[in-house]
Amino acid sequence: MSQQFNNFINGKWKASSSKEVIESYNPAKKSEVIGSVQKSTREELNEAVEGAKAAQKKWKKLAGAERGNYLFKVANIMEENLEDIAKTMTKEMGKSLPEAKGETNRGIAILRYYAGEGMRSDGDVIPATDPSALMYSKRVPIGVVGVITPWNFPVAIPIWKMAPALIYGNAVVLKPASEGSVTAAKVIECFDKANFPDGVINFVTGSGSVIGQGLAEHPDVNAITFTGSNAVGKNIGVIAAQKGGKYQLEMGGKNPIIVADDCDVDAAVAATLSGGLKSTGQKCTCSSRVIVQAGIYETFKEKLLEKAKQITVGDGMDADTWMGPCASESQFNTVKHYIEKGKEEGATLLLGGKEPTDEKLKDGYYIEPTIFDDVKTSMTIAQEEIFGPVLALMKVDTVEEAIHLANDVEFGLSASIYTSNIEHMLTFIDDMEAGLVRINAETAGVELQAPFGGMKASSSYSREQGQAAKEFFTTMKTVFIKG
Ligand SMILES: NC(=O)c1ccc[n+]([C@@H]2O[C@H](COP(=O)([O-])OP(=O)(O)OC[C@H]3O[C@@H](n4cnc5c(N)ncnc54)[C@H](O)[C@@H]3O)[C@@H](O)[C@H]2O)c1
Ligand SMILES: O=CCCC(=O)C(=O)O
Repeated sequence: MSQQFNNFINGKWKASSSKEVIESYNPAKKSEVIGSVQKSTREELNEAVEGAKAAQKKWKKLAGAERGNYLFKVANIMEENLEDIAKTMTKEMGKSLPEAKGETNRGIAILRYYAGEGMRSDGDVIPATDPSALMYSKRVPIGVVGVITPWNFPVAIPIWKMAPALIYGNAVVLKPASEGSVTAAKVIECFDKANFPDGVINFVTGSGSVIGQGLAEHPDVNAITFTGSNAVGKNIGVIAAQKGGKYQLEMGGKNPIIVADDCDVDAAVAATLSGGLKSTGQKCTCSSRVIVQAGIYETFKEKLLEKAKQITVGDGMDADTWMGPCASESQFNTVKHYIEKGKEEGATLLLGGKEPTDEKLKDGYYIEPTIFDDVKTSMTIAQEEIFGPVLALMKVDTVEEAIHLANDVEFGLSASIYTSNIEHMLTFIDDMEAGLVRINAETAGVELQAPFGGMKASSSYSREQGQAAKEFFTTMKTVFIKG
């Protein structure tokens, strides 16, 4: 039976005054309702921000280790509920169950990583010009942090924002994407069970234009951390800049994988399929442009096609499914639109490009793994983020040309190269305009203890995760004491 979730405001689960809910459907079985969340109004948003503002004043006074203990507690509770959270994620947004379990485990590891931060240094002693004075820097929280998240990682992304925000002494108001809200509600239930002080964590669901925008505009929200599309992110940046708040935007990608003549072809094929098509191509770090050197092109293409044909498409809950459906009808229509664009603009469709014919899959938003050949950099499918199971093959003569082509997009999130040549590796590391560069590894695969973020239009040049999170979720005081 589908569950209905309320907002979590000031330590209480409360329905919206709108009396309306948003239903979440299973993309593998269109008519199955997974659950519903509140279609909130600004009234609830204001209540959540007000509660967060009051609670933060006490929360920041706790010792870091005490705040850390709350995060350790949530991690343990999430571990007990891992199976249920992961199954909800698979049913709500379609990723396969092993991937959903992996993501939930990642969320737990992130909580533990930041829990430990409560015991670590929060400043430096700096020699003063006056030898009898003590001078030091001290990191302090920003206040109330608005967290706006997408649907593609409904557990890991809210946690990789909330955990550092909380450990450094901020209070949080989370607004998740509607297509991942039921899963996110189950994460918030774990926070609730860990008995955080009322108001420190708040969860308000609803439309982006009402709750998301309202959070960005709110005068008592001191910082906004956003992950999502470029169109929405840019608007949040403008609002935050006008208001004077701190902001962090992590947005789209158009990530290249370069396959050099001198690489291990089988490894490059495996990485292209895993990096490009896992999660149905719906990771910001997914490979979408496959730039292959001429000497290996035909061999690589043949092997790629052979392996891609073996991919099993199906419901993420089935044990033999490798690739699930697109997460929603709108995502499904977007992917189909780009496939038509590719054909219209003259790319050669090598594989897929349509819905599977299998009767069992008729009731879901499935698209076959799709591979285009003869793709030119000017084509729409080589420039715009598709966020679906579509690979664009591009042929080049040299690695230098490959890197030039790889940089010829507005995005710069992640990039990878397959090569055995150290010079190629070093040139790629130096010249590739991307925040995450990976050698002989697929483009996807973010590690929670390392900084993550993009260059160019992929980011506001801020970095998330690892120690980098401290930069965003704190500000600095310089203290000078003269006896
Ligand atoms: N760089 C990264 O770390 C990263 C990670 C995951 C996803 N993404 C990107 O996210 C996108 C897919 O996610 P999506 O479809 O949920 O993105 P989206 O921009 O449509 O939505 C993201 C969030 O913003 C909210 N929102 C919508 N309109 C708003 C408005 N006017 N004001 C404030 N908030 C608003 C949504 O409700 C949602 O919570 C892709 O572009 C993907 O590359 C980036
Ligand atoms: O969707 C963006 C996050 C990607 C990620 O977490 C990964 O590649 O592991």
